[in-house]
Amino acid sequence: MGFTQELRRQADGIYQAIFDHPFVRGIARGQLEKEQLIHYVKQDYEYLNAYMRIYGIAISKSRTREEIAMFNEQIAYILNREVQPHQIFCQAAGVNFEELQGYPLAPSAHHYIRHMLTVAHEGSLGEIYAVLLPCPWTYLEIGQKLLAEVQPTSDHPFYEWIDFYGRLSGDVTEKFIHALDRWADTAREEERQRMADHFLQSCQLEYLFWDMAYRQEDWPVAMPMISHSSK
Ligand SMILES: Cc1ncc(C[n+]2csc(CCO)c2C)c(N)n1
Repeated sequence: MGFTQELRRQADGIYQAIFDHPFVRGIARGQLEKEQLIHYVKQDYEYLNAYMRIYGIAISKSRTREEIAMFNEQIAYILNREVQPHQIFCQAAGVNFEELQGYPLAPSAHHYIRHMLTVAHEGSLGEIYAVLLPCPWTYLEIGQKLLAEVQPTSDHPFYEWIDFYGRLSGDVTEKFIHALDRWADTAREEERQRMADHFLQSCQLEYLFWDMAYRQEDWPVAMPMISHSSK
């Protein structure tokens, strides 16, 4: 069994919990509270900013032009295309996307972003692939599952969201899987173990991110509205 296939097997319980999470079930049913959608978009806007910064760190650790070009394309993809799923949630919630930008991070989003940033700063390029992969991989499988199960038509409020992830995120997932498997081929055992740990931790944090949005998680003591830099 290949390295990433073995990771997918180990993470299966977490993947299943994500598929069964009430936020994901809410996407399937087309029923989520306005506040839940808004919380998700506020936090995910910041998450995607962090994700692009990690691509920047990955570029600094790249050894080939092909790799630099691939990360560069992914940054452009997030800037130009990945805004569409946010706009779909905003439309369903009846709010303006621009109003949801620049909010402070809730605890679980903070944790996930710091996890990725720590690995990006301290780890190898292989470790960066491992920490990033659950993001496109879980969304691809959510999208594929919902496409098959719901067979949404254009009157479903999240039709385009399901279609976007079910069809479009396959490309980046495949590239990361391939790159991580190649990296694992020549990595020593300690690095393979670190890559597995980062991957599984990111899967757990994917679950927590859905849960954070569903529960509208915030800090136990209200955060004073500090100005935020990433807008
Ligand atoms: C918490 C969270 N996890 C995954 C995604 C989906 N996603 C974000 S970036 C990317 C790949 C782009 O190269 C994908 C598939 C999300 N939006 N938010």
